[in-house]
Amino acid sequence: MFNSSTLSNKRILVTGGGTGLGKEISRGLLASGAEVYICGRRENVLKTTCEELSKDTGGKIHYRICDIRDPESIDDMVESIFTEGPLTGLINNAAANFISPTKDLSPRGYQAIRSTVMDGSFYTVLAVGKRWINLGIRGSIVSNLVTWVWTGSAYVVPSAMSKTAIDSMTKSLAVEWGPYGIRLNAVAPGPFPTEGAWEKLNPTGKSSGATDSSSVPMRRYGEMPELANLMIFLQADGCDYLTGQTIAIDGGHHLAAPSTFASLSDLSDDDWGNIRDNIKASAEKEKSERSIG
Ligand SMILES: CCCCCCCCCCC/C=C/C(=O)SCCNC(=O)CCNC(=O)[C@H](O)C(C)(C)COP(=O)(O)OP(=O)(O)OC[C@H]1O[C@@H](n2cnc3c(N)ncnc32)[C@H](O)[C@@H]1OP(=O)(O)O
Ligand SMILES: NC(=O)C1=CN([C@@H]2O[C@H](COP(=O)(O)OP(=O)(O)OC[C@H]3O[C@@H](n4cnc5c(N)ncnc54)[C@H](OP(=O)(O)O)[C@@H]3O)[C@@H](O)[C@H]2O)C=CC1
Repeated sequence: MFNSSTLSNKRILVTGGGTGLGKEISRGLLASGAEVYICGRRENVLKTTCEELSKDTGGKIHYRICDIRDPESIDDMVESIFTEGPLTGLINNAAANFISPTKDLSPRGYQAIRSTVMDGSFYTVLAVGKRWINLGIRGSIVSNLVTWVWTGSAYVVPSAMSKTAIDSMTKSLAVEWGPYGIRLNAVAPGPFPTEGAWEKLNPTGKSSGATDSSSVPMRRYGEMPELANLMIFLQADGCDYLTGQTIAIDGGHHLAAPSTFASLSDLSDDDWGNIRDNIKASAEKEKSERSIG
């Protein structure tokens, strides 16, 4: 669909690029000629991904350890990248999530999601955008959202709220920063299986009809190159008049089965206890590998 020079001269930061969708998006950007920076909190994960993607694509990829819940950590990262040369693009992809009945969420549980998805995405946009404005440079920002920005979603309320806030930021800043040549768009993927999302959103295997791909009109999950291609398009030159849009890439899922987790209202308290234990085990394993945060 694209060639190895579609993104030549582009320098793009992908937050959360060490795993899952961020890693596969980075693979696509590199194969299209971009230089890529990825960030996250686990140095071993970032280093391994850089080695793998560099070997597979021959592209230039670097990592930074950063906790996007901390605005100072983001500013230090973005400053160190700009010292090597200005970015041309940002993909806001890092996120946190888990399913839980909303009545069982503590303030810290809510904050764990909001501070990553809403605050972290905003701080990153601000750190990059203000440098572009000061330097008089154009740029493209793409946020990885979810179709819940249109439908809402039970049992993942802090995520649905925070992603919706970033949808609003996308529209708002498309107007405010349009005069600087800065574009803001977003994508809203349907189900693309990743270890990170499935461990937090489908920890029992019986938790959601959404895990059954028959609820997707195209009768399958998304494939990574499909999402990567959309990101390449949004980071490439040639369609610069496109801004302020959130584009669904979900095989029609949200039109046919809009309330992803509605069936969870059949679960018992015991089921929820088991789900919480499984999610915590996944989170603890990841936490033990963190270099920051
Ligand atoms: C499979 C279904 C198919 C659906 C198809 C629809 C399409 C899919 C749409 C997907 C959309 C979005 C997906 C994602 O964003 S997936 C990203 C998943 N990846 C991650 O979450 C990685 C980052 N995760 C983390 O950092 C951690 O997991 C965590 C979010 C928990 C944050 O870690 P932190 O170190 O800050 O947190 P603590 O462990 O200290 O906990 C903080 C408080 O949160 C409470 N908590 C934790 N887990 C639960 C739970 N399961 N239920 C309720 N509360 C929970 C914890 O108790 C702490 O609060 P207290 O101190 O008050 O106890
Ligand atoms: N998979 C799917 O079906 C869908 C996913 N999405 C979106 O795609 C994106 C990626 O999800 P996915 O790949 O599935 O999940 P992953 O769990 O694999 O990705 C999350 C990434 O974010 C990073 N991250 C989390 N918190 C922080 C933090 N505080 N600071 C820096 N980095 C952080 C993690 O790295 P580390 O832990 O090392 O910090 C990890 O690399 C998310 O925005 C998600 O909402 C949207 C719709 C569907």
